[in-house]
Amino acid sequence: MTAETARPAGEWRGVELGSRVVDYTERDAILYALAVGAAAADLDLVFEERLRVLPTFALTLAQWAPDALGTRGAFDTRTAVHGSQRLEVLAPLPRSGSLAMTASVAEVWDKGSAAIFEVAVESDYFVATWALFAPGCGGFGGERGPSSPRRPEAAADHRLDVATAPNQAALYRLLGDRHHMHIDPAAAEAAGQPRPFLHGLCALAGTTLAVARRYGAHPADLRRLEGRFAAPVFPGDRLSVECWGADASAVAFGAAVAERAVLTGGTVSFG
Ligand SMILES: C/C=C/C(=O)SCCNC(=O)CCNC(=O)[C@H](O)C(C)(C)COP(=O)(O)OP(=O)(O)OC[C@H]1O[C@@H](n2cnc3c(N)ncnc32)[C@H](O)[C@@H]1OP(=O)(O)O
Repeated sequence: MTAETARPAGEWRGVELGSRVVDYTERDAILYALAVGAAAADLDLVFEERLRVLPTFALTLAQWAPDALGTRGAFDTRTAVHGSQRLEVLAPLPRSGSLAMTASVAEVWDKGSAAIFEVAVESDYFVATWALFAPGCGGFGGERGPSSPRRPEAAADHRLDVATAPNQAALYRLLGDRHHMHIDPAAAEAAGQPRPFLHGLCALAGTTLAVARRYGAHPADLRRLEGRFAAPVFPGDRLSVECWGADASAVAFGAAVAERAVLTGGTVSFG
């Protein structure tokens, strides 16, 4: 055990995770769009002549930041999972280029048996926060932090069906998140799951695409996004998405697979 792994979870609060510049090409942006569920007919997302880059692609480029915290030993990377995500878009991503980012540990919440590490990433184009749910790291005497989001009580305004593909995690991981639990059955089992499960950000981005379509918004006009990964999504699952909201400027959403809630507390705005 290194000195950093011996550190109580609460002491990671405020730790700087450094800065990084990540390069990407139009090809990366197009592959990302396809990996999260864009169709061949979505020419603005998949054809270089008309390309607009999905803002959620930035989260893939920033994956180094939550990974840096795991690599430094804050938690066990075999069992920690992505718990929730927030994204605020500040400017459209260029079709290709270099993204400069800075990251730090914004908060650490003590859930008793687990800790939740919030990693904040800033750039000129977005600010985003990853919440990582780390079993076995709680009980350090910290604050409990936010509780589970509530489902709106009103009937949903729209219901959508979002299919995931059996090979979706295998494709999505090539964009940057190579955690083994998404591809290797033994690693998934070590994380407590019966088989490899889909990246939370892939399910969230695919759902966001479907919500944009239903509300007549362009997915590249995303302004804000938030959601909690309440249960794993397995590649090939079909998500039933419920949406609440009159127009694309403020939509709440949640998603379930059969009776299992998988995305909760979703909010998204386009404009
Ligand atoms: C490196 C990995 C990358 C990935 O992409 S992994 C794939 C995406 N993520 C997932 O598939 C995770 C799916 N979610 C889950 O499997 C479960 O969900 C959890 C294992 C994360 C938690 O489940 P449980 O241990 O049963 O937690 P509880 O007893 O329901 O709640 C304990 C406290 O933790 C808070 N909490 C629960 N889930 C989350 C979450 N997903 N994000 C943030 N906080 C969470 C609750 O509110 C509560 O706290 P309060 O008692 O204070 O309310």
